[in-house]
Amino acid sequence: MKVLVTGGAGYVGSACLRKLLAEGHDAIAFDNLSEGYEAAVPAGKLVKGDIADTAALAKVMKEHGSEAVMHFAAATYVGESVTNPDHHYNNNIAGTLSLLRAMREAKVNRMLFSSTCATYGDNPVVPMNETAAQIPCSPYARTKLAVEWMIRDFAHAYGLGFTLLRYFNASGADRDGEFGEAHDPETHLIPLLLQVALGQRDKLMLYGDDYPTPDGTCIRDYVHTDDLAQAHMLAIMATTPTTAEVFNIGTGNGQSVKEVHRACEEVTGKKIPLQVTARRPGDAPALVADPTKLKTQLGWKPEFYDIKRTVETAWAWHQKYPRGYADKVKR
Ligand SMILES: O=c1ccn([C@@H]2O[C@H](COP(=O)(O)OP(=O)(O)O[C@H]3O[C@H](CO)[C@H](O)[C@H](O)[C@H]3O)[C@@H](O)[C@H]2O)c(=O)[nH]1
Repeated sequence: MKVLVTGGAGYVGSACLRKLLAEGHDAIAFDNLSEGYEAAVPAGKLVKGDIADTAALAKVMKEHGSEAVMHFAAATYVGESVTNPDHHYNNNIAGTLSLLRAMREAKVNRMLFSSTCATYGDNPVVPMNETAAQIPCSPYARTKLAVEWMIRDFAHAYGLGFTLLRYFNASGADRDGEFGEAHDPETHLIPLLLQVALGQRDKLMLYGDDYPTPDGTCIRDYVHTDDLAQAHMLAIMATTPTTAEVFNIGTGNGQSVKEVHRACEEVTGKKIPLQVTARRPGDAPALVADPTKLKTQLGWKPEFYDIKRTVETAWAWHQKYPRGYADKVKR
């Protein structure tokens, strides 16, 4: 299949792009490199551009002959969305509107969308399936929920097959340690803990230990990028021009921040100092997937259930490339 991957140089987008290529599909990344890395994309597979540029997107899709789009390009930092909602509403909502217009022009009528468990937000049900009420508690999550509706409305009016994929927390790195998580600035829990283990930071600031969870820290479902990529392959093959589907992608196991911290200490063999500080605005207390639908309907078989195995892959990447893609480019 010919697939255009927006945000294909990013953490999850590039993992899915590489998987598409490995499975013989004709995939290209469309990325403005504001957060992605050229070194994450196989040679010759990157088109530099911004999803706000409708004409450029339509041109690329026509020239490529794209049959489907995987849409990853987005602003994703929950904390940043609270302080800079303009950036999130512009990138995520205006950017997706531009993409949908370009798809209509280029007559591309199949789409996967990277949504998020953050749209369930303050819903206290754990684990949650796809019918759980969506109560987003950050501007980031509200933009993702709005885009879900935008896609549904476009599909209804103009004809479009879509699958909405609500990821839980993407984590881990390629098994060979060649590709992994790298944000600038880094805000995500596992890479921050591993940076402390590497001696790049003194300690981890733990955002709140007074949540209504067993140890007081937030619970998340950390799903490995290999398993996310497998879910995308199954979803893209199942998406026809009339599909209207939604799936959670998560392991079904929740880990608290303290449990992830412990796993990182065990895997690295290093002491990782913690300092408890105030809650981070926008954080939901607990988000854990019920992935039954993805498993039964599409046959998804995740390989990573144990947080320590996921952390091991991330640790291999961080040790090999302590400064991420900046180190990789040098080699
Ligand atoms: O320095 C830190 C960083 C994180 N945390 C805590 O660790 C947990 C995980 O935080 P991350 O920043 O790693 O991940 P988020 O859950 O905030 O967000 C991630 O997962 C979301 C879905 O839950 C979205 O998809 C989002 O794009 C993605 O960044 C949270 O409870 C957070 O408060 C800390 O205590 N200290």
